Amino acid sequence: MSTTATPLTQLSAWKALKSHHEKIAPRHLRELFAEDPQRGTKLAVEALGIYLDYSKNRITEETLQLLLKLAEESGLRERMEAMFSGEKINITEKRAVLHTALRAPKDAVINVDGKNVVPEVHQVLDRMSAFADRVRSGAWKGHTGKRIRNVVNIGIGGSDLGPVMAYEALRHYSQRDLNFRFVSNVDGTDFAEATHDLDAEETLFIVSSKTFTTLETMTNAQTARKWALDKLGDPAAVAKHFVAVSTNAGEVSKFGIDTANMFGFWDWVGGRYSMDSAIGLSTMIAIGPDNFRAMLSGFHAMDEHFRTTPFEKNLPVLMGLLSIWYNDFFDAQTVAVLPYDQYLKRFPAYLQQLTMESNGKHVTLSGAQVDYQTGPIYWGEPGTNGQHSFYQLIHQGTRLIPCDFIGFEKTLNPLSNHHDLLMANVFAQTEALAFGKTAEQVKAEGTPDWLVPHRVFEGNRPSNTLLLQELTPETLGKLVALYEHSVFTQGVIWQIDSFDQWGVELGKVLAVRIIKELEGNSELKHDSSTNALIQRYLKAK
Ligand SMILES: O=P(O)(O)OC[C@H]1O[C@](O)(CO)[C@@H](O)[C@@H]1O
Repeated sequence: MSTTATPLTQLSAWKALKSHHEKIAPRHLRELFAEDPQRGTKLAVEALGIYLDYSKNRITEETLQLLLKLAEESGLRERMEAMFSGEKINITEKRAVLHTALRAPKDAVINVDGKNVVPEVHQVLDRMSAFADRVRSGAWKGHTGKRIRNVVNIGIGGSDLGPVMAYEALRHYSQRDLNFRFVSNVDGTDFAEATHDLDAEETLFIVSSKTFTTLETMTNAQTARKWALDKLGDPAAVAKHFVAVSTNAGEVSKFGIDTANMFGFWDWVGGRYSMDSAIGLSTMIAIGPDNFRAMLSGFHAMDEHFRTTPFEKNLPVLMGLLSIWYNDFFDAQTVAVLPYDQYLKRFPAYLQQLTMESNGKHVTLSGAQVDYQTGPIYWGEPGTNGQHSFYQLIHQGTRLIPCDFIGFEKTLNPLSNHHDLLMANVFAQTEALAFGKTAEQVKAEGTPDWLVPHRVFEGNRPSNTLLLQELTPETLGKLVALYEHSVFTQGVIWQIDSFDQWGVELGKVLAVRIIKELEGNSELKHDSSTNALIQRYLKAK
């Protein structure tokens, strides 16, 4: 794959956007809406039951055309095809990027190195389904003959955030007589608190690690093994209480888990794109194989939408381009993701890895230093909690923070008028952010002069609103795939490798060195700050 492209800032659409930005920056959303009474429905797209209202963005029709031109000039269409067809677009790791194959239908053909990977994907799904059914029905027994009541997923990063997010998101569909816990942090507190009230005879550990070498996960897995064997006594119990999800059969056997109890995946699945591979085993046990497959069909529907829909109607492309617009032309540093659904409480955390591990890069595919900003910081909390915490800064602070509001037309828990109250807040917030409140309006309310500046809302603060029908497994699949492909769109435009993560390596290497120093008496050869901190810790230990 060629890594030489016209530098981004030399593209004609980029240059045109630079000067166009000067025209748009002083314009207020109040004026843009006043100029076109249809704006609110014109700048909106509906696909797959997802309604994206992007009218409250600081754009005009011309901005949109230029952004779409930028996507064309960046070769987005070709790069998309390269990804979907299994080209090794993760160039620094020489790997294909095929999370889309994880949700492809049985009869699809997707070749990696001349081999169709789809049959293996479905074989693993079938094995997962059979296993999930046995755990759910109680047919899978623990070592002492009791049925499994607790499922503990041990993993970190993509081997944790997807499973936790999906479990929380789809809790409504989960089998309620099973408990699910997630242990990720190497801090012993995480394991201790997750297991303190569990009965080992009824507990199944899923050790989830693509590499099966990750320090945190291996440490927690060893602790889990000891915890289980201390209570169950017999090493043979491991076979009934531990299963593995990994690409590394060798390390799984070394750990003592029979590879018959291993669910595999492949090096062409990135950790942060793995929740619909075997890494989703805990999700499948929670919601059942049929619901899991419905989630996969949601992912697949969005894959097809992304691949086949013209850019101007393409949800991930539009969202990716809008993110570029604020990040690179308005110098916005962050994006707030604000789900108005309690079930999506871990969605922002999930998106942090997806977006920031993917696009937190400072060189292009050819290794040149970029001279523009790449991935913004993603953050957020579910509404309405965020409103009573950080929204003050979004409304009246000095920074521009584009927001994604996510709401549902129907709630899964229709208690009195809760859902109307919740959704009223979505609509109110986006309205307040866009249109604000002028000094005249504030004065007209009888506010004393000295207080007026404090009560003015400038407005002109952009947002997208994503309105979905109902939170189902299928909808969740669509929503996650929407963000996956938006991240891809942005990475293509920035000309970076969105699928490696070298930035997490240095800290890992240094930690291994320091672990030895904390255990032994070796001489400390760090900088004066690190030396002093380690010495202080050693003294107190
Ligand atoms: O699944 P593994 O191999 O344990 O890796 C866990 C996580 O570590 C990383 O490699 C780096 O944080 C992530 O990309 C990955 O999701």
